[in-house]
Amino acid sequence: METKAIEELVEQGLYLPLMEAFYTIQGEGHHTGTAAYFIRVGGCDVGCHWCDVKESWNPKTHPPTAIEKIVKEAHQYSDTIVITGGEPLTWDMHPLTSALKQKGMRIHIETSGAYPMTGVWDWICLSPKKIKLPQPEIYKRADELKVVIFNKHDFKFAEQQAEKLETNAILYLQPEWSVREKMMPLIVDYVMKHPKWKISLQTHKYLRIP
Ligand SMILES: C[S@@+](CC[C@H](N)C(=O)[O-])C[C@H]1O[C@@H](n2cnc3c(N)ncnc32)[C@H](O)[C@@H]1O
Ligand SMILES: Nc1nc2[nH]cc(C(=O)O)c2c(=O)[nH]1
Ligand code: SF4
Ligand SMILES: [Mg+2]
Repeated sequence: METKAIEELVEQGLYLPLMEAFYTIQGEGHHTGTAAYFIRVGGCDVGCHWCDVKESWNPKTHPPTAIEKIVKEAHQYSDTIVITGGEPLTWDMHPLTSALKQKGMRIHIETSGAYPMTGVWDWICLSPKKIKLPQPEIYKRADELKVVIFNKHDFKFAEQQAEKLETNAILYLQPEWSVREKMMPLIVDYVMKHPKWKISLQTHKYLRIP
């Protein structure tokens, strides 16, 4: 197909720049420990300096892939799907999520919420970022709020974000991986003082699985 035609299909969400897809165990947040098939869509311009998948940022480095192909593959592994990235909401998520839904799958998203919500979701994990704040509508939809704690100022940011929620989202603080040793004692102390928060760890990294 011509580049122009593919670009148009990506524009419509019928093709997506696919970085990788893999069957693993959800490592973070509320569904930690649950087997799930991850679809990692390329493209993100939020720019978190500590992002653990910077290779995902440039969509041009990931092959535009037909959603039918993504869905067919996913269906062979699991009925619980996690769509992540990159920032999945960079793209129109309606075509992919409706196709997955038609096969009866449960669909979760990992998102910064920085772009408008598209798609049908069974579980929305909102991980807001200071440098590109979530779009207001996602605070009405989030099932969990997962704030990455890189330094002590991030506790304040976490509280500000929790205040914006219009759902009973479950609240998590997750240590930024490279500073986990330093920040964990502060997070433990914070959660004991403010027990509406729970700790989320990137357990897949401890387990050395994808
Ligand atoms: C790589 S992001 C992709 C999805 C989306 N762009 C987002 O940020 O939510 C997946 C999750 O990993 C978290 N994350 C990314 N880098 C991290 C790091 N170095 N330490 C801890 N969590 C991290 C993000 O906050 C997000 O909750
Ligand atoms: N096992 C596993 N769990 C995850 N939860 C969120 C992830 C992500 O990168 O979005 C992730 C990931 O990359 N691997
Ligand atoms: S929003 Fe997500 S993918 Fe984008 S830079 Fe931040 S952590 Fe990485
Ligand atoms: Mg990850």
